[in-house]
Amino acid sequence: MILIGASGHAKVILDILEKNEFTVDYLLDANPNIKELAGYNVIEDKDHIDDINQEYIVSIGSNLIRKRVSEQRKVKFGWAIHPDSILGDDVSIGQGTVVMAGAIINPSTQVGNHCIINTSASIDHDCEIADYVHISPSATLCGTIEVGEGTHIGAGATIIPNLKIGKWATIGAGAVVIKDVPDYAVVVGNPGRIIKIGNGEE
Ligand SMILES: CC(=O)SCCNC(=O)CCNC(=O)[C@H](O)C(C)(C)COP(=O)(O)OP(=O)(O)OC[C@H]1O[C@@H](n2cnc3c(N)ncnc32)[C@H](O)[C@@H]1OP(=O)(O)O
Repeated sequence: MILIGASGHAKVILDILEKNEFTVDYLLDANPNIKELAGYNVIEDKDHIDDINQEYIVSIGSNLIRKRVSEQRKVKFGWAIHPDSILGDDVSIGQGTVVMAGAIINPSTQVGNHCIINTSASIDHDCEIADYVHISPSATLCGTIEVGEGTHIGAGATIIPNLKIGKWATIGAGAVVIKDVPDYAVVVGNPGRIIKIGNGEE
């Protein structure tokens, strides 16, 4: 396995991969000054030749940059699923997605490619999570919620059932979302209110 991005987020992924007894050969990073992370070699991601015999994970927290980097590579992407996460029956997890410790994903939920389901996040039944979404630590998604591409659900946010959250939206930490959220909206507070319409740049 090779990770792209040598950050704090990568450290958490390395920890999951170690617990699953995967071998990580090295990490790549655009910053030539980073040589090491958590005991692993970091190589400058310049003129890197994609290794078709390896699996990669893009270990970059920004949803937009993770999308850009993953689209540039012609490689196979793997998964990192913490052994202390709980996945219900009929849950599907897309390639490049990481699921942190304590996360719970209940039955019939679909999670797209290159998502982050962070520590102790709870995603209930029949949710549809599109590609490049980040569900932050301790966020709660009730049943039958759709989350569009690239959206970031902040730490500890709660979304009541049957809602549709648009693409490239941001839900602030601790928000309580009680109605649908349009694309690119930034929502904070309880009850959640739109404070601006962003441009998808995090
Ligand atoms: C392992 C990890 O670390 S995973 C990372 C998890 N990260 C998160 O959960 C971060 C989530 N991000 C937030 O909550 C951010 O505050 C955002 C994205 C909602 C807003 O950020 P910005 O666009 O920079 O907004 P800014 O800080 O200028 O605040 C704008 C207004 O919204 C308010 N506001 C911002 N965030 C929140 C929030 N979470 N709840 C309530 N109000 C908020 C501010 O007080 C401010 O109000 P004012 O205009 O009355 O002064």
